[in-house]
Amino acid sequence: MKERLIRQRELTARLNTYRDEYYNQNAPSVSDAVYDRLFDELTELEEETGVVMSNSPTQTVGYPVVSRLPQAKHDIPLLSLDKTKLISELLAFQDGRTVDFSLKLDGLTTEIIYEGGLLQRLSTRGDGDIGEDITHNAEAIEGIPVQIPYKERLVVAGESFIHCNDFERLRQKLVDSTGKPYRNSRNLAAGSVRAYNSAVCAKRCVHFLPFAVIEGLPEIEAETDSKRMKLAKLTEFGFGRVRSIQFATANNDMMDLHIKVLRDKAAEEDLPIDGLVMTYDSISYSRTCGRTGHHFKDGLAFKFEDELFETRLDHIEWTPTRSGEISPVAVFDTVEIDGCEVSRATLHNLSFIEGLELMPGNRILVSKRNMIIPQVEENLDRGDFSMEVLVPSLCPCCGYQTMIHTTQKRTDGEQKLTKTLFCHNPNCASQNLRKFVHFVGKKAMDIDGLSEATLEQFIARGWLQDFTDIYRLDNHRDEIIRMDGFGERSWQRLWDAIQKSRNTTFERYLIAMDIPMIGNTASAALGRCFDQSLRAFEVAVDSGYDFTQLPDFGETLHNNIHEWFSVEENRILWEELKPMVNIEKKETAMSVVQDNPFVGKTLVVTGKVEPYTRDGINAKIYSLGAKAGSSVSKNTDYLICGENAGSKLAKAQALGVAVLSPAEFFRMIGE
Ligand SMILES: NC(=O)c1ccc[n+]([C@@H]2O[C@H](COP(=O)([O-])OP(=O)(O)OC[C@H]3O[C@@H](n4cnc5c(N)ncnc54)[C@H](O)[C@@H]3O)[C@@H](O)[C@H]2O)c1
Ligand SMILES: [Zn+2]
Repeated sequence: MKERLIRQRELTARLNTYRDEYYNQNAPSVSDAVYDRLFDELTELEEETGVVMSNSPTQTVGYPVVSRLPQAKHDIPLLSLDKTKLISELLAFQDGRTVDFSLKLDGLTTEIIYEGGLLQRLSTRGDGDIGEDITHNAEAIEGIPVQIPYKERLVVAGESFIHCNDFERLRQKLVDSTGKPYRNSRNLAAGSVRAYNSAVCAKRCVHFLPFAVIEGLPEIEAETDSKRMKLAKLTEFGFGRVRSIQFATANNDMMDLHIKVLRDKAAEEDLPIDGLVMTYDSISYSRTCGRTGHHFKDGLAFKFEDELFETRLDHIEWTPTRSGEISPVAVFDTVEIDGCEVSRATLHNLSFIEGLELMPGNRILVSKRNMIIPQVEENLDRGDFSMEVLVPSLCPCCGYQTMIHTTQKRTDGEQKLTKTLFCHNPNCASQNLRKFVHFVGKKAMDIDGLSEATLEQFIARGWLQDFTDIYRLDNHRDEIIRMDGFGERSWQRLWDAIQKSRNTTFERYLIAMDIPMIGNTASAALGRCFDQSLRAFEVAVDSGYDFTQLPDFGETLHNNIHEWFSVEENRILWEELKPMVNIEKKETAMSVVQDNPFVGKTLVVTGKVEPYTRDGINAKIYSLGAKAGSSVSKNTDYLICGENAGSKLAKAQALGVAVLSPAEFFRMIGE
């Protein structure tokens, strides 16, 4: 209990700081997704402990205003909206009633008061009760009539925002209060409508669209009891309209469709949105719904899952890997995601690129899945795709003819074809260099001082044909000492490191051989099975040992080992290198790796995570110093979601638990 209260206090303080940065300074230091996650955590804690602090952000909206602008008190408070990310919750909210489902514009809540047909006051929401008077900017914001044909008191609430295109253009030349480019159009809109000088505001292309009539138009209310009809009436006064769809029945599929239609509309009209809003159309029913300190209960915001960032694909980089596969990487105009500048993302393989119809120059949407790995999610300019134009016919490294391989994979009983690009030149310089980089790497022979750049130079001079040449580099000692950036001392250091690497382990030796899929885990299992003896392992291979009898060793791994040893070149390397090294025997007890992001965390696995069995992957999790849980709860830190995932995925999403694909998980532990 005490711990939870401490966390609660900490969250309250943190969220309030973020709110101040966001609402008063227009310069948030964390992303909305991060803010929302912490907000949800606090809400849950408050429910559990039954304790709510007076300054809790769940009880109030916005943040007390601190500005030189005059204050503006709202007779009827302007509140926020309850939020969900789940369609099921939208359906539960709708529950057979007529609702309006509209774009949630990402800008600043703005209230306008008219009396006698004239605009009296324009103000911001502030903390819901007291906002800032920004009447001086009324004429600098597009879409706000200053005179209307309606003579009674009218109070309209709506959003002041900046179109995406305008924002892109403006952000090139403007910086926020911390001196950095604006993160999103909301922050710029907020800064602009609160500018002291209306000439400044006028240059920012701010637009206003109404989403609610707070006071006035009682005759329409009496006649139709409809929020939508009231909003429609505003168009006769010169206001624009937020896109919305009205319906009274819905199911999952229909909701999917509505969401898609609205999102497409927003994209088409270049509107910045951060979700959609569902609200009961009936005014009388809405009144019975009540409110909290934070929101009225007649509406619900649907926030989109992942934050997506629009950018432009500049080109695709093709890099041969040590296996000969040429892996594509998207290089795009830099976007800032959660404080990181991102300009590259893997495109996996040709099928992935084909699926997105990616061509250089296309506008793309990029996300950081689970805040970790950048991912190209969508192409906004499909239609001009051409595999022939896009894919290099010659290896960018060696000029050898490339080849496209098609492999079949079964998922959910469906055959999936995956196309990958290959360079089959065994002497491809890039592949060769990468093999050396792998060989000297930390997990393999661990030779300090042989950086990629150094290796490249040694290879270019012909000193390194195969790995064993590393242990003969002293033949070139004099030349190396004379090289730029080298000298007696650095040569000695390098040579010492090379000598040191001769004392190695069974696992390192095996990893250095680069047998496909043999990394930390598999080599450790083999080490245990063959008592750290290279000789014993080799004898087993020669006698056709069935490796599938080892825990977590499948058909593929078994074949990889036998295939590797059947290649003469590999066999020669294995034999030549063996006498050059000394294999240390080591304890066979499972060692816990301390240096990974999962230490102390709880991980749950669902679906199939190749090549592991469930027990195997759980053992792996324990070996990381983490805990393997069996079901998803709010104590779960990560869900590793393999193929054929079940209900755990939905549960994790509902609880906001970070979800990792097996590939992401392995990458994070460096496999
Ligand atoms: N990054 C940060 O540090 C930070 C800090 C504070 C808040 N935030 C963000 O702001 C959110 C909270 O802000 P909020 O309280 O303004 O809530 P909100 O922006 O999530 O939703 C409520 C607002 O949506 C707007 N809206 C737009 N279109 C609408 C429509 N069609 N109908 C009704 N309302 C519509 C209204 O102005 C309303 O006030 C958080 O969820 C978070 O995403 C971020
Ligand atoms: Zn090549």
